[in-house]
Amino acid sequence: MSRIYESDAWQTLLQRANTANPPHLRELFAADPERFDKMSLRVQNILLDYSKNLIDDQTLNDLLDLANEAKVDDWRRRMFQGDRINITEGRAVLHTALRNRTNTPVYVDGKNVMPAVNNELARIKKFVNQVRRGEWRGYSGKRITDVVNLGIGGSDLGPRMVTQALKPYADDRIRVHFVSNVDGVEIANTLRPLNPERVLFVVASKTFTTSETMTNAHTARNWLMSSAFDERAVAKHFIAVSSNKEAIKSFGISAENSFQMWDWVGGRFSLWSAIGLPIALYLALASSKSY
Ligand SMILES: O=P(O)(O)OC[C@H]1O[C@](O)(CO)[C@@H](O)[C@@H]1O
Repeated sequence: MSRIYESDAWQTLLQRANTANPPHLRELFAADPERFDKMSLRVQNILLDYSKNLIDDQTLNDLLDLANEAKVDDWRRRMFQGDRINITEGRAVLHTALRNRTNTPVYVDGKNVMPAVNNELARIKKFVNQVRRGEWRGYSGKRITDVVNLGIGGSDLGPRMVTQALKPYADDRIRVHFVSNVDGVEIANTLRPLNPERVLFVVASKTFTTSETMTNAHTARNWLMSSAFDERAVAKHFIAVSSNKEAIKSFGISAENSFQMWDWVGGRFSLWSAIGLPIALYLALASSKSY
């Protein structure tokens, strides 16, 4: 595969970037009253406004030439159809399948993945409703009030960011905390004000071997045990989001308390997979009626 920076279109853009003396954004708007209309688009309720970038019509055309030369259309088509376009890992990049609410079949190695995606989403919904309605209870019969997500990097940042951003929509009967730092101060400070009888831990790790996450998960389990004194409590207070079934089992979490991460989604930044579970637990929206 040729390098994008070796393409003609890239070189043209580079030359423009190096020689052009960019005008102030105010001048660009003054010179073209249609600028906002030309450089923005609406998709349903989402507004994409790129008029505030330091670009003009020529730059836009050059960027489109670059997209054509890089065959973006073709790569996008291949991405949607489940080709292994992640060439470094030899994997498909099907975040789109997780958001495919039209249920158009999506094939990976000849198998439609949509039934599995829908099944997992249904399990997530059922579980979240049980917790939010207070049907899922801790080892002593008390309802869950705090969720602690244990994960790092992509198994932490996405849900952490979304819960922070959507705080106004949260139902504060369930608080969500995030612990990713292996420095024990973080988990100690998070757990100190919490009641072990009311805490649900979400261990989010695709591999279930990441040392920071597993260290925190063991700390959390010891903390629970210092109150519950019974290994059976783990089933009431720990769920896993992972693709490593064996490791989940040896930690003591049953298959029914674990949710799947897909091999055909590269990286972990897939909020629409079970990684988004803490978001669903946190937000009031649809499930608020069930109280
Ligand atoms: O989900 P896992 O297996 O615990 O891996 C987490 C690691 O994966 C990444 O999300 C992506 O490589 C890192 O940011 C992070 O350290």
